[in-house]
Amino acid sequence: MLDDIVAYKKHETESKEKQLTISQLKQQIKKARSPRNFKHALSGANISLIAEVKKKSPSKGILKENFNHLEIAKLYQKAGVSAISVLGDEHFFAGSSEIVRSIASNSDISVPVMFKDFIASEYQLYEARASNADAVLLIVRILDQNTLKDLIAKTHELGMSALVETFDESDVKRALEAGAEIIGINNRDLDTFKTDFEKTRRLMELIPDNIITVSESGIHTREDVLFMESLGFNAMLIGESIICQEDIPGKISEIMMD
Ligand SMILES: O=P(O)(O)OC[C@@H](O)[C@@H](O)c1c[nH]c2ccccc12
Repeated sequence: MLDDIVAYKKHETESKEKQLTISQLKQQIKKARSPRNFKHALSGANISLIAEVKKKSPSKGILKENFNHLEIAKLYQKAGVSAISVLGDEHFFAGSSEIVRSIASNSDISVPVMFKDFIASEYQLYEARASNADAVLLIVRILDQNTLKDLIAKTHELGMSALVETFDESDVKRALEAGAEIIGINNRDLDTFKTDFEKTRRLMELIPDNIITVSESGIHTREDVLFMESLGFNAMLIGESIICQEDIPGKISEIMMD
């Protein structure tokens, strides 16, 4: 699955670059709003929620009909989430950089916005910042070590934060070695789509206290949230279990119970 996505993305980025060059993106970035502090937004005393605007997933297909990305983001903001993750990927998740831009530029949204895509080149970082994004997701498994290091450094240079996503021990070691300041542990294996919280517990032990940690995927209930809190996570990234509800603010207050 991941391999297919990465191959597709490489192609897609090459053709995007023909239509809109990096120097044109740099011009757009000059006019972008200044970045909000994503890392700081996740550093509160209680576990934080990054809520994801996700219309479609490769395993489940369309998650909700009549999906209005911006309206959902506004509901998240009102419900008091710490940050919003928006899918920049069109082909697999029915997102886009225009959708990221519409949310990250809207005057009702004041929390940091993360551009969520399968990032493999600098071009996509410029694309994210030109869309007014404040953070990006970098998936260790799809990057070689030098590229990972370069992309983390470039993300910081552009004033954004990088959520560096890991699946196993070797990913966590590589993320630390590459200078990650925020590490995500994906509870779901992107090849098998299985969720494994025990693996998450093991990986969490490898991460030093000065790193901000995010538990990603497959979190559904108040009990799941309490479990992640007991492991010491700073934040959680949740999409499906919130999106699929009729009453989105109700579901958020049920699981966060602040
Ligand atoms: O919708 P969920 O199960 O709450 O998961 C959200 C998020 O963690 C998930 O969309 C995700 C995290 N990392 C990814 C990488 C690729 C695709 C998807 C993801």
